[in-house]
Amino acid sequence: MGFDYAIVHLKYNIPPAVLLTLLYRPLFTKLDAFKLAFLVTVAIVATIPWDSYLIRARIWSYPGHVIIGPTLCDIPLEEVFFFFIQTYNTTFLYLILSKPTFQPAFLRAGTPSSGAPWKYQKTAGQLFLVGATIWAWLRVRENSVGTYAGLIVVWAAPIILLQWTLAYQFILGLPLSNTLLPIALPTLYLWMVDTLALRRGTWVISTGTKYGVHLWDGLEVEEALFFLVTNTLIVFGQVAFDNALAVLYTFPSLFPSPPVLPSPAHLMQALWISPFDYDAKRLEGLQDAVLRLKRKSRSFYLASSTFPGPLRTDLLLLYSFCRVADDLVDNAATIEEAKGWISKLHEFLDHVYPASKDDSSASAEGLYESFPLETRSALLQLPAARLPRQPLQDLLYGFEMDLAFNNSSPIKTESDLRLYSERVAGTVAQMCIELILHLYPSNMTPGQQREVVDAGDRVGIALQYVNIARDIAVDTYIGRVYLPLDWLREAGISYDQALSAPNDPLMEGLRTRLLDKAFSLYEGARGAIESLPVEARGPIRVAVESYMEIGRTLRRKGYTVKAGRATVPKWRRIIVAWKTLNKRSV
Ligand SMILES: CC(C)=CCC/C(C)=C/CC/C(C)=C/CC/C(C)=C/[C@@H]1[C@@H](COP(=O)(O)OP(=O)(O)O)[C@]1(C)CC/C=C(\C)CC/C=C(\C)CCC=C(C)C
Repeated sequence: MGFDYAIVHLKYNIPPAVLLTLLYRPLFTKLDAFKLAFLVTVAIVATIPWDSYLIRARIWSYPGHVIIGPTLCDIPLEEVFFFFIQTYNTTFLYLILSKPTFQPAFLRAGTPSSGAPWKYQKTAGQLFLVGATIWAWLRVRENSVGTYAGLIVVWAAPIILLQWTLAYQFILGLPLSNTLLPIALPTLYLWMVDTLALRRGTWVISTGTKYGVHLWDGLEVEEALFFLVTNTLIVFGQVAFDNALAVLYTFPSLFPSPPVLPSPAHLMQALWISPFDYDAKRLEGLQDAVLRLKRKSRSFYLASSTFPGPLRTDLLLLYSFCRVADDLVDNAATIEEAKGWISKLHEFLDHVYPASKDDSSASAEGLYESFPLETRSALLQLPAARLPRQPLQDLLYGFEMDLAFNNSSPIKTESDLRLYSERVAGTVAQMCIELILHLYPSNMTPGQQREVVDAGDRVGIALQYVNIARDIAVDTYIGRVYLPLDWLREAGISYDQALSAPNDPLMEGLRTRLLDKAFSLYEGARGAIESLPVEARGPIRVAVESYMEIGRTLRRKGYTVKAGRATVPKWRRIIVAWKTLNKRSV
């Protein structure tokens, strides 16, 4: 009896598990737990018979003085624990590395003109894996120096073939940070650990059934292959899982109400759907939405990666619609053109929220075609079925207020400013809450729900105040000063002076006043975030905190300015997100 193998775990396998768990803990969802339990179970169940055979066939062995003693099917318990800890570590690394990726945007639809996506690569991969299985089977039958390598490949290649056949789209299409990296990092690490263990004699590989080739001094090629294929199995398993989830949650026409924790049968059903049945327009809408968010809002882009899958999709689509509508109005060459877009957007709302059945049957084609090509996917994919009409309509009224700037301002008093902010941002908060409660129904009473929506409204207003404080100079380029005329008057500044000297120290004083209002509203309302369903709390905290961080940066002065706007450096945004996820708001 000895503790050598247990010490390998204590020194090399448990510390990364603790570190990865601490890092990912605030983002860990029920779905992640389900995925982890599923993969660990499959890994242990699939490996025990194979490993037991290898030990009984004396391909490798464990000297009595390195293991504690108890075995399962002849496998030392330390080894069974190894199957668990390797799956655990690689799974967590994959979860962390894949979090920033919005995976549904990597689905590809088949079309009659382009055919099935990745069809040649899919077949080439299948042929390679079938060839590898045949090669391995022959090595096992030979029962010579190729036996150990053959046993590894004959066991793993058919499973990888199944994973490839089901999830080739994601395996080939996802960024390498989601596929290659989570395989390569733990493989390299375990190669080093294995080298140390073999040198110390913690486990021993018999001669006669191995090639005797070393990848580097002390690392047998079969051992290197073993860790490479097992990590590949774990990562491809997760990729297949995520591919299935992406199909389940992306196409309401195929899966109208997917369960939050899908059964293996559901997952298989999703993976068997032909890419020709995918809704290509929906995918286009999602891809456009991610790009739009990435280009336009770094704060919300970072925050979006903390939301669980289906909610992330809906928020991206809502953002895309709001952004497109705002840009149509802001970028119009004349007031008339901007008014034209607002009235078309009202027409669009009439179409998606018809007063009667007859209205809805009217053809929408002409209406969509009257919008610029690059905006149509955002309109088409607005999750209108999960949103009431009122906040969208109020948002348009807010944009109408923007058009009333004409050598003067429609924002005469602080209550005008509040009304404006409520319309353009309070409405957004209300819609975010609607989407959250739709996906994760809560047991709040209608009264409690109203209180949460009111608090959301105030947080939205606070964010808009920060937005205005950040953009004082930028807004003057388009002839707008959003600070109330009352405030300008009190500070002794005329509207024209504010337009021509936005960085005047007097204006700085008003910026501080606005930021103070923003933080006071925010402090009074942010506690309500803790009443939201648990799945949304952390991510919403990140979304609002990372935007409020812009306000804190403005208060600190000496900030970096890009395109006339104060910006929060990326490292700082990541730290804020991390801290925010870990703490409850007060
Ligand atoms: C994570 C994620 C994808 C969130 C998406 C949130 C979303 C749908 C935002 C829409 C943004 C938008 C383009 C709205 C149009 C009107 C507008 C410009 C509003 C201002 C946003 C700032 O965006 P940006 O800096 O990109 O704008 P400009 O470059 O200046 O044009 C706003 C400041 C409004 C943002 C308001 C919210 C996101 C609401 C936040 C509040 C909650 C989610 C509720 C919190 C809940 C409780 C219970 C307190």
